[in-house]
Amino acid sequence: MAEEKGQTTGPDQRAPAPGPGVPALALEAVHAAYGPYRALFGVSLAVPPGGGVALIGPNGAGKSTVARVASGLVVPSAGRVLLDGEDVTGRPAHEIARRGLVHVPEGRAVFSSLSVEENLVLSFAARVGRRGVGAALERAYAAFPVLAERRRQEAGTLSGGQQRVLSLAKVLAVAPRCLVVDELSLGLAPVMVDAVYEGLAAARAAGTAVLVVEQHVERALGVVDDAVVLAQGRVTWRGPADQAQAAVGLALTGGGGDPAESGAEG
Ligand SMILES: Nc1ncnc2c1ncn2[C@@H]1O[C@H](COP(=O)(O)OP(=O)(O)OP(=O)(O)O)[C@@H](O)[C@H]1O
Repeated sequence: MAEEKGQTTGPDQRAPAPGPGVPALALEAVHAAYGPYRALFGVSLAVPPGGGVALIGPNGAGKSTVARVASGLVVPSAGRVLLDGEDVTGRPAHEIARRGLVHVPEGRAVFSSLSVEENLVLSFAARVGRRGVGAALERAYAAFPVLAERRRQEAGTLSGGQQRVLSLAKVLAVAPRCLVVDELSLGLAPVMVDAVYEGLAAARAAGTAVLVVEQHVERALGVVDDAVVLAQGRVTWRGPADQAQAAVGLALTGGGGDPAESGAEG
């Protein structure tokens, strides 16, 4: 049975990077369920150090569940989660975060009564310590000028898109080893979609491994090397991002998987 756990952050306690060929993040034959409802059936994927993988598929395919398994918010019922080759299956989400994996979940992850700058400072202090805060703030404002303009504004009064940018900026300025982003562009104005994808490209350029969960398929494929297609809790295709469009078309119109086996109710 899946177990939901709260995610907190703390000082970065990541281990030194391992040798070449070891993925930054790997899921091996992961099964996961919400009570009696089985959501994932033997899902395997790997994100190389500094690499980018898009996880795509229709509504309810299990994409967010994969993201939650990666970050420790959902504990797999079978299979393993590896960070830099180390088995972290069942470890609490805060420990996984300390090892350098950051999950930006669907929705807005900001403190609405605090200002933009207070949100950033809190997040940076927890990750890089007080002395690193000034430099992290500078990087965040340089990457996302919209936040610099609104640094004193209460986060709760920002538009939805600006809040998404803020939740991304909170993690990107500290160069996580691995970033898992879930539906980053959902409901955003095009200019904000550009801003968050520029942020992701910058993170990759700085060496962060990225797993992008996204229904906005074309944008996601543009920022990664490889794609994994999920349907009804199973991987139905994997390969280079530039070959994924045809496979994605099939998956999004219901190709692959058997609803009866997946436990779907209709
Ligand atoms: N907390 C939960 N409790 C029970 N069932 C859940 C829960 N979260 C997700 N599910 C179910 O698990 C399945 C996979 O959900 P998940 O959110 O991982 O899919 P998804 O591919 O991310 O879809 P979407 O794009 O709609 O978010 C769905 O059938 C969903 O209804």
